[in-house]
Amino acid sequence: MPPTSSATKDSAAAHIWAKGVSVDFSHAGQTNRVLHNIDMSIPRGGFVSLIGPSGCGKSTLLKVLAGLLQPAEGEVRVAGVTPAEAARQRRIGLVFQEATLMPWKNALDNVKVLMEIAYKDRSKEDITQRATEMLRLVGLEKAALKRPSQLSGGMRQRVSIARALAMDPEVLMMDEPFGALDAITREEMSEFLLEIWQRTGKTIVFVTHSIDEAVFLSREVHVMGTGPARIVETMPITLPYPRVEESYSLPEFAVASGRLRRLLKDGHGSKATS
Ligand SMILES: Nc1ncnc2c1ncn2[C@@H]1O[C@H](COP(=O)(O)OP(=O)(O)OP(=O)(O)O)[C@@H](O)[C@H]1O
Repeated sequence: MPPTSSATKDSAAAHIWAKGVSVDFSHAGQTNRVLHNIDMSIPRGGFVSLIGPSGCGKSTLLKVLAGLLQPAEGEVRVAGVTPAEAARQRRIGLVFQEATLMPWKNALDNVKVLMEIAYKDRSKEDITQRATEMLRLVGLEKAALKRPSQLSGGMRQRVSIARALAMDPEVLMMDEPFGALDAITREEMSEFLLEIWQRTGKTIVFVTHSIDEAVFLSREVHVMGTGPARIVETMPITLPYPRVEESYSLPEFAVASGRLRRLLKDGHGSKATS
């Protein structure tokens, strides 16, 4: 479905675009407004994080952008079409906190899973070749024949990222993908994700609780507030590239994380973890 006339001009300039998005959930006869009047615009190749107190609606917003949830009000466009259409056209890749791998399949076969469903016309050799390339991209070519139980948490998440990238989506939507990992693995995964982002040029939307992670990764952070959730500030992150371990010690890092921490604390009941 093409954008409506009001949406056409603004949505054409952005890769992901939302205007006036509100979401209601009904429970026991009561309707609660969870997201209220959210506007956002993410350029092609952007890296945007959503951060905010627990339960404020970050995952709900991601689901709306991914076409998994229909808003009560508002419009969303991904690459000029509705999120549901973008998902149908396989323009959106999803990565969640849990890697959700099939335990009986090895890493290579897990990367192949979505391709085998989607690309009925492609040969087995083609699919295996693409999956092998993706495992190489995430640095796991030597672990191709290992099952999930033989991989670390970080390695499992790399497999799930390879599985998403194998479909060559334009957009990666990631919901706390490193939330279950220890602090050092998490930092390593952040560096790894930035490398992938720079190599592939994907647009990334990343939900996190971690201030440090948001600053390190993003070009822009959308800070969400509660009651009902809205975006209280969109903060550009000017930390220079390449972003590496030493970036955490730069004055720009301290300034950006200090500002984010204040925004989260100022009346929004912060539960950010680092
Ligand atoms: N399917 C649903 N039905 C009813 N309420 C829901 C549903 N999904 C989410 N909610 C409610 O919507 C609000 C936002 O939830 P959401 O998971 O989007 O928040 P979040 O910011 O991602 O939370 P967290 O940081 O803890 O993961 C919460 O109050 C939650 O209980």
